[in-house]
Amino acid sequence: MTELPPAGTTAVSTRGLRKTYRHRGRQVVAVGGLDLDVPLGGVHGFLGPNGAGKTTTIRMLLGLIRPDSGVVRVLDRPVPQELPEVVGRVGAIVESPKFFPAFSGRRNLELLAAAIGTPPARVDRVLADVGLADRASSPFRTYSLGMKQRLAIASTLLKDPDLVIFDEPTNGLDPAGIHEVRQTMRGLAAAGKTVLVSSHILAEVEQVADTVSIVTQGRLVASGRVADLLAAAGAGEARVGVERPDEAAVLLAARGWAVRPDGAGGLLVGGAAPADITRALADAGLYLHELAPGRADLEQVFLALTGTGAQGTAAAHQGRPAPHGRRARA
Ligand SMILES: Nc1ncnc2c1ncn2[C@@H]1O[C@H](COP(=O)(O)OP(=O)(O)OP(=O)(O)O)[C@@H](O)[C@H]1O
Repeated sequence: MTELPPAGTTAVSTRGLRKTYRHRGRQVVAVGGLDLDVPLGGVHGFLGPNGAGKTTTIRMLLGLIRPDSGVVRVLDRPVPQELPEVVGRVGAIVESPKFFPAFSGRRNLELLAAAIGTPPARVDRVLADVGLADRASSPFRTYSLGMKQRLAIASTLLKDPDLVIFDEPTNGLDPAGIHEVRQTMRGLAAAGKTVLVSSHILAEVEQVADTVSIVTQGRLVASGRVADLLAAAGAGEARVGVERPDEAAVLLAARGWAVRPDGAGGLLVGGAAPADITRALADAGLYLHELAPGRADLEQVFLALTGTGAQGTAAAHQGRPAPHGRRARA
């Protein structure tokens, strides 16, 4: 087991974290020896397909369930041993909190603030932090899903936490709601907080996260700065529209490039510079009508590392090489 990083560098660190469940007489390994490091400050995406163990991990970080084994450190304190010392500095949404539908957003937060002993003056501050100041007096039931989720985020901010943890906060939101929640997360990071956000939609978090950890089957497969992971994955695949695509595919594959159909009559070509594709085809008398340079995304990073799809896309990507063990660290 690798050592924990020095104190004051990570908001969350785990080593060898493990949790198994008994399900219908069978042992299910939900988290299988996870080493996780969430740097202090910024937005950290905790990513992986459904069932990868994200919620189970978050529950262990919050002291809601006990690990079978392993070490958890949150804000430099061992958890669960020193949970009471950290709990006031961590805000989390693991399940949707319940609000009174007929009460305004502000009234709902005032009630929560009173319950946890937070000065009422803080309510307007957190409403402003999540961009709800204008609608604070409207009944909760009139809010859009995105606004409801932002009120949930506001409720976690009442105690002014240093670390906020959101488990799949954009589930069920429309694009506008997703955008609102993303903006809110960026705002929290800009205010100096550490945001840990889990998601099974890698591409969605790519846009908001500074760093990510990608897990599958309870284990870490990649971690580091988003920019570094994307750079390590290369340029991605170029989309090529060409006459006689079957002939073009054979020609391009003979150059050692990864070629597959795009499902719409064109080709996806990996590992080649656009200029080289153009030249190779033109030399053979094949002319392009479309060439879109590829751009790697975190979904492709995941595919390359595991050979499977994060969102059930494995079938569409079969036949691609799966160089195991590549890992970039922040
Ligand atoms: N209480 C439980 N009893 C039995 N098995 C469980 C329990 N909770 C989780 N599991 C199993 O543990 C594994 C990890 O689940 P977990 O919910 O942590 O994953 P996840 O990455 O959060 O997935 P999702 O995005 O679907 O919530 C899954 O196989 C799940 O079925």
